[in-house]
Amino acid sequence: MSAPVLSIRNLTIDYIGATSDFHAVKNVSFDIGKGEFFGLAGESGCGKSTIAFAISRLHRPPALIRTGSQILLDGRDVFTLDDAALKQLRWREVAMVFQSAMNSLNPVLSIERQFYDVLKTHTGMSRVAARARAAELLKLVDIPADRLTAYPHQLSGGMRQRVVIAICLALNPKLLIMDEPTTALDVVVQREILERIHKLRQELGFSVLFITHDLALMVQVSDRIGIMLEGELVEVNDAQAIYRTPQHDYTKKLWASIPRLTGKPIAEVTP
Ligand SMILES: Nc1ncnc2c1ncn2[C@@H]1O[C@H](COP(=O)(O)OP(=O)(O)OP(=O)(O)O)[C@@H](O)[C@H]1O
Repeated sequence: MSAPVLSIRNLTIDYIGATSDFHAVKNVSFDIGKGEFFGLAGESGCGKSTIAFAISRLHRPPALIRTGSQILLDGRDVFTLDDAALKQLRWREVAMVFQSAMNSLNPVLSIERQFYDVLKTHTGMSRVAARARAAELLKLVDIPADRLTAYPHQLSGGMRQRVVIAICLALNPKLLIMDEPTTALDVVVQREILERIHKLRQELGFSVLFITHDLALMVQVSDRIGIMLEGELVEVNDAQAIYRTPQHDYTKKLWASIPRLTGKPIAEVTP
């Protein structure tokens, strides 16, 4: 792998409780290469989102990152950044799309205005230049520029999600984190959006951290996959190896639990 964009070492995160602490992430280490599509899978509550929040330093008490944890983004230590550097980090270096992202658009502002707000705040761009850039970004996600004047409620859920992704790409981030980005959408729209992202990262060169519990979907879009179990990263391998020759018992169990239309679990079906 070329120099990694993201390098996580010994990441340990606890949620501090009144009587005891909950160990959400336990000594996790992995890298994501430039342009790589990396999937993080595992059942609900295994710590995936906690890792995503730590990368953008969005975690808040009671989350506590333990000493010895390190996250390097393009070689810079995320945990030592001051407020100004942190502002740079968010959007410009790392952008995040959440599960409910399509509902994160402001309902009373036009799509154009929402692009303008981000571009003006982070780059001081003029309204005219922002309009041109917004049209270009919408095109990337297959939305015609005439939708710039629309309000969120005038767009379908899939379109709103694509608008959010386009806004996330506005400042050319090095890493796009997608935490269950398409779970609320139907499977066809889900697939279209992921295929678009897959192509875009090849064209634009950003890396992706894709989080989901849908392992079958993940294998189709990821280069490598990490499997998490109760806060630990138990297996990391090429997507095809995770599919064809899973090593860890838990990965095998995950596959065995996925039903197929044929009635056989996915692990018994030749792709
Ligand atoms: N603010 C909090 N206080 C206490 N415990 C928390 C807090 N946030 C998360 N947790 C716990 O930490 C664990 C990891 O949560 P996290 O959201 O990272 O899991 P996840 O793998 O992303 O799950 P999901 O797929 O359901 O989003 C869970 O058991 C959760 O209950």
